[in-house]
Amino acid sequence: MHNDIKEVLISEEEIQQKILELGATLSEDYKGRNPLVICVLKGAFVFMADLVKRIEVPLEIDFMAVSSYGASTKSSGVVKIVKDLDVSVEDRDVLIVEDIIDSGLTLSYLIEILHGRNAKSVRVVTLFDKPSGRTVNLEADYTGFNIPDAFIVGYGLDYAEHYRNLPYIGILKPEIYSS
Ligand SMILES: O=P(O)(O)OC[C@H]1O[C@H](OP(=O)(O)OP(=O)(O)O)[C@H](O)[C@@H]1O
Ligand code: HPA
Ligand SMILES: [Mg+2]
Repeated sequence: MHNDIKEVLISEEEIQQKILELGATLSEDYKGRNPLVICVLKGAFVFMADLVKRIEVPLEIDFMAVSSYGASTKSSGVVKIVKDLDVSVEDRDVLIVEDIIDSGLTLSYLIEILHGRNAKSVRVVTLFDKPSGRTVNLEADYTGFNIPDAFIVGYGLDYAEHYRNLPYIGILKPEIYSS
């Protein structure tokens, strides 16, 4: 285990098992369609890579980068598009892939933008959901794990850009935030 981690909250095996289940559900729900699967960078890149391998329908992928946390554990409340999509979402079945929903600000902003661009449908799959963090009313269509009110890192999620490469979800030692 990484030296900065106090506790492993969700193991690599549990994550991979959950992704198999989500992939099976999505394969069923998107049968006969050709969804555009959008990865919300940077955090969702690890989940995206594992998830699309388990979705057994023809699909296309694209990436969008937004940022609201910067080097903090609290959302700034201002969502900024850092990189936009390469393709049009008009008349497409869009599936947004997120690593975590916390305040809900990032997703509510994205969903609004994609509807404004005339997507046929917009659904959200998130691996982690922290309902206690919500400041806007928003639910994912597909959720992997509900997590308690703690700042988590690993499996794509960062603190000040570190720990994204951990294969599990961990909680940092308190002294890491104060140093
Ligand atoms: O529900 P919210 O409160 O909006 O929080 C969730 C968002 O925050 C994180 O991204 P961040 O802005 O830190 O960018 P990153 O993915 O590059 O780390 C995370 O990856 C989600 O996209
Ligand atoms: O718990 C979290 N960890 C990392 N990034 C985040 N962005 C929102 N919530 C979190
Ligand atoms: Mg972040």
